[in-house]
Amino acid sequence: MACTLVQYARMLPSSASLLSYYASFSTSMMLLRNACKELVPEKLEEYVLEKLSSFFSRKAPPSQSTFIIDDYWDCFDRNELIKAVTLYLSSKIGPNNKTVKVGKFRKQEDLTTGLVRGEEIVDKFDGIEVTWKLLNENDNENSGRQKRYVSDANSYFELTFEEKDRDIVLKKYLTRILQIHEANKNQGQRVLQLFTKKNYRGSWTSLDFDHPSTFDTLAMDYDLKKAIMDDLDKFLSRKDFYRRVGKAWKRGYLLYGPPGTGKSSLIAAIANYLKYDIYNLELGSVTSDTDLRDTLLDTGNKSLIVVEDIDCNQEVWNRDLSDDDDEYYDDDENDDNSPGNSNYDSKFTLSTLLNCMDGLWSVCGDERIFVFTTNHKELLDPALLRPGRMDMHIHMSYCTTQGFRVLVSNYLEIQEHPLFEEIDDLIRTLEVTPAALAEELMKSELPDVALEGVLSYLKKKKMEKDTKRKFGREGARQEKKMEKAAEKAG
Ligand SMILES: Nc1ncnc2c1ncn2[C@@H]1O[C@H](COP(=O)(O)OP(=O)(O)OP(=O)(O)O)[C@@H](O)[C@H]1O
Ligand SMILES: [Mg+2]
Repeated sequence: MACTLVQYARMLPSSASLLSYYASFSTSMMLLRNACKELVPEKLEEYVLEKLSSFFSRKAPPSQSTFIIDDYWDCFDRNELIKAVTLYLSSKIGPNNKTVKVGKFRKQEDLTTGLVRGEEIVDKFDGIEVTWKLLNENDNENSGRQKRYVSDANSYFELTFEEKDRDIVLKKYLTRILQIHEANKNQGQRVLQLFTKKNYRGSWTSLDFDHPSTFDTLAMDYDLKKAIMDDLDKFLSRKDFYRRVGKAWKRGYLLYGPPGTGKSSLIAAIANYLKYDIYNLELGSVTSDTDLRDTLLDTGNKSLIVVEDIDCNQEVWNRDLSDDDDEYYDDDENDDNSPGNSNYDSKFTLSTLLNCMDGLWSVCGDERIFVFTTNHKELLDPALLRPGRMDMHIHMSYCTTQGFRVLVSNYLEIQEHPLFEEIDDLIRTLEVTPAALAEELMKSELPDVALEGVLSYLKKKKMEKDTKRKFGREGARQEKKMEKAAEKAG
């Protein structure tokens, strides 16, 4: 049934009843407000109001920027910042880090802590806040099977901060971290590293280098020792000079001499003296010219690049030497890569090695010292030996009387002994290595016993030498055989 307008009007409440509804509603609200005031404490009310107003007036979060600090740059150049960051963050680990890597390193008294993958550190600097996170390239793949606690070459740091702080982070904060690292190094806290090739990525892997050899413990003639130390000091102080004359800041030393005369000990002494890391380059493991170049470019500044027994690599031989010189070319049919073998598979060229040492490639790095050792200097290609490549040829000779004094002072802590005169006479006439004498001195801590041992060792050597001179090599060999047979017989 259709409703008329008048019927509708009748159904609406009258204005009097509307007024009475409103009056009763506002009375109820006043009562409720009073009740709330009575029941809810004032502080709580303020808190709720504050929260509500901040919720409704909330702004968009500030936009963030991220820096990635990875181990490698352009495939072969190592990122020095990563080491600085690792050490810096280890000092920032706090109670918020629930899982922490802990270790104790040689030369350090305290335990060292480290970040594990996925953990965060929030750091404050100059009024800004940054967040560090350690991640891994493979984190998104197989994430269910991540080994969080095992560090590997694919880890990197992610540094997040507000975009407006980018300049402070880049120019001040990261620079400060590098400065702290450098300062720690200079305070002698840095443990030297010995780098060897390679991990599966083809890069260097390192371990702490804690060799006790120093110039004080080296048995060498004083003048030679001083000449080497002076040369090192001069090299260190001439950075500007090298730049002015247009030369890469590098130096090369060739250490040559018989086995056991201290070539490796001298390398350790140089590293300790300069506080340089050692890169032990095994040319035998180099697979190509490119591999050699990348390996050398991957070495850090302030380092010794060492190639021990360089004569074991045919690539550096003097081609003018006669091929049938038995003394040098000792064919080993069973070893394809032995230098004397005609099937020797050459892996790199001498010119690449020379180019990395003083050609165009050599300027990609500063403060580097190349050290080559050999028992056969005469085997090496003259191109390798010329000044500028090998600036100083250091002959490590058999032990001299001066060298013996150094050994005695190190091993027995004495400066004088009645047996010295007799021992000196024998040392002057014999070719004995410091290694052999050091071994004799190790046998007792009592000077009389140790020096008696040295004396009888030298007398025996003298007898061998005299027999050899009298009866030739064969006679000496026979005598040795007889000696051994007598020893066996008791
Ligand atoms: N000049 C030296 N001064 C002090 N110790 C020495 C010296 N030469 C050798 N020694 C002792 O002999 C050991 C072996 O010496 P080192 O390895 O330095 O000889 P090397 O010349 O490198 O021998 P190789 O040619 O076989 O590599 C050293 O650990 C050290 O104890
Ligand atoms: Mg050696």
